[in-house]
Amino acid sequence: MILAELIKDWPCEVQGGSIRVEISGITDVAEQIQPGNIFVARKGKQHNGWHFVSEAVAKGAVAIVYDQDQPIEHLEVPHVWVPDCSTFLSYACKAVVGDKIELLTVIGVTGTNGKTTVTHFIGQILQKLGAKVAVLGTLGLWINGERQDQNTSSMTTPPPTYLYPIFAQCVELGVKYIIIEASSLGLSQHRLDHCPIDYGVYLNMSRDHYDEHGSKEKYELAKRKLATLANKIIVNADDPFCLNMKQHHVRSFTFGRHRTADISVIHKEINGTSTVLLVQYLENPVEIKMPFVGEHHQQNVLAAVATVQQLGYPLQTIAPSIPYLTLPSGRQQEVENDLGIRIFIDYAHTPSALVAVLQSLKLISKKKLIVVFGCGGDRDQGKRREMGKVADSYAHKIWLTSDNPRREQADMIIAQIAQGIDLTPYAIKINRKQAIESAIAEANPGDTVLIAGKGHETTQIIGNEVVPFSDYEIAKEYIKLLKTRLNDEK
Ligand SMILES: CC(=O)N[C@H]1[C@@H](OP(=O)(O)OP(=O)(O)OC[C@H]2O[C@@H](n3ccc(=O)[nH]c3=O)[C@H](O)[C@@H]2O)O[C@H](CO)[C@@H](O)[C@@H]1O[C@H](C)C(=O)N[C@@H](C)C(=O)N[C@H](CCC(=O)O)C(=O)O
Ligand SMILES: Nc1ncnc2c1ncn2[C@@H]1O[C@H](COP(=O)(O)OP(=O)(O)OP(=O)(O)O)[C@@H](O)[C@H]1O
Ligand SMILES: N[C@H](CCC[C@H](N)C(=O)O)C(=O)O
Repeated sequence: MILAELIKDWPCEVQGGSIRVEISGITDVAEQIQPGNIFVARKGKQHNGWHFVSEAVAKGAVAIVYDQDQPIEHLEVPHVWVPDCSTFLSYACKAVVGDKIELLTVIGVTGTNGKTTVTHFIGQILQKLGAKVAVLGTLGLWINGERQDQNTSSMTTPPPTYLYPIFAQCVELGVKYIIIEASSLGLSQHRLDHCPIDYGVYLNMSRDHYDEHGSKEKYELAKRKLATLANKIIVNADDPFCLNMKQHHVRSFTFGRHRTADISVIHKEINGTSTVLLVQYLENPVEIKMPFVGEHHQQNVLAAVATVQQLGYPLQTIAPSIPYLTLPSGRQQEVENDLGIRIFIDYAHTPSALVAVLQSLKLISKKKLIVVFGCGGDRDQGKRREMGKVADSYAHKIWLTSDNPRREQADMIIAQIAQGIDLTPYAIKINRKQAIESAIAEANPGDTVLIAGKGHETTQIIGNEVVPFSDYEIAKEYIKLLKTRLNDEK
């Protein structure tokens, strides 16, 4: 493709060089420039891309795109002014890969909690139904249940520079469905602006990322954007914000606990560790057996069932795959042991997620419920006290510790969480490994220990340092140690 072709349908002003130059790709990250690429000099919160123009040109950039007032006399390559770099980036990344991506059916899932789980549930069901399917989000790119290591970004919703090459790769591999997580920041930062989303799924809405967006209203506005991008929306009728999204789209479908939803639960029974739901669409009730107990699991399963039903599969066909659903890594993941203590790792890092997982564990917990958690630094501060309150309401003992403090002081974050704790005894151990070990050491047979906030993560971010860290491995190693000690004492 030549530059002229790329920019002919986009508002812009070009100066210098030739617009007939052949282009090989596009990026806004100077160090990723390959010869023949366009560099989009985007101004962000931390850096101004314009400062990396010389680096980009030295690496072989054949054109620069910008949206700021900048001195441009010394640029030897064409420089293209556009009204907004981020939207151009999204438009251009899609244009570079071409129309072939229209072959994919794209499903975008948004919500404060449960995006990863629901995208993977949809993927697992479709795979069981024989379809070739990709899932993209916090846990990276998965094709037919296999993790792909190449071309992935560390973000939940990848920037367009990653997204469209992944779409192209999926088309080449014969993938039919791609299910992607649409994070609020991904939506507000235009990462999905030109994405051909067939179905947008609205799961739930509660507090998160208010500081990063600037306000609750801006967070909600970002989430609303998915409806403007999707051909049809599938909404959780039990959540007022999601239900309200129906007013913003001419094509919608609902799922929920009550008969007013298009797909609804008309009967429910809990059998030990599984739940049997009688689910109805039109006049035909179908029994589905999910291998979990807890309201949030039910919400996630229903969302996945409703989505696959909307793709054209009847409920009767979907039902046999539900008992085989598995939670993604780090979501209520049990650390097996023979100490008589049930230990779970979970990714709850918002107040409503903590409520969900603690309620779910209460249903299976025999004696005391002990929770270990902290909150991430450089993230919404208001959720910290709220999470303290939640732990106070559900747990018998709380261990406050570090999550990913990033550039904040861990003890200050912990103090903010502690403001929400009133009656429940709590202890502070800033070192997360020590906190996990202390909680397990203190637990008695019959107790349940929840280690929340970091789930599948394999690193801890302290200041600018990223160190290896896994809640699961730490718990597993400590259990081994306790076992050896017990054997030695015998
Ligand atoms: C707040 C936020 O989302 N920031 C993202 C954003 O940063 P930014 O716009 O401020 O960019 P910047 O760092 O100032 O850089 C400006 C420009 O200069 C360029 N640059 C910068 C430095 C350099 O050496 N060379 C260079 O070319 C950058 O590539 C960029 O084009 O754009 C950057 C480039 O794409 C992202 O790396 C960065 O994500 C940061 C690291 C991040 O942590 N984001 C998280 C909060 C996030 O988006 N999370 C959501 C999930 C949330 C959820 O699940 O609830 C996600 O979708 O991942
Ligand atoms: N439907 C739900 N309602 C409330 N909480 C939920 C729901 N589903 C999952 N959770 C909680 O949220 C945690 C994170 O789940 P998941 O990773 O699926 O969400 P997410 O929206 O992808 O999160 P993030 O985007 O922040 O990575 C789970 O470990 C669980 O504690
Ligand atoms: N997608 C979320 C993940 C938070 C996970 C938690 N461990 C933290 O670091 O705050 C975010 O980037 O805000």
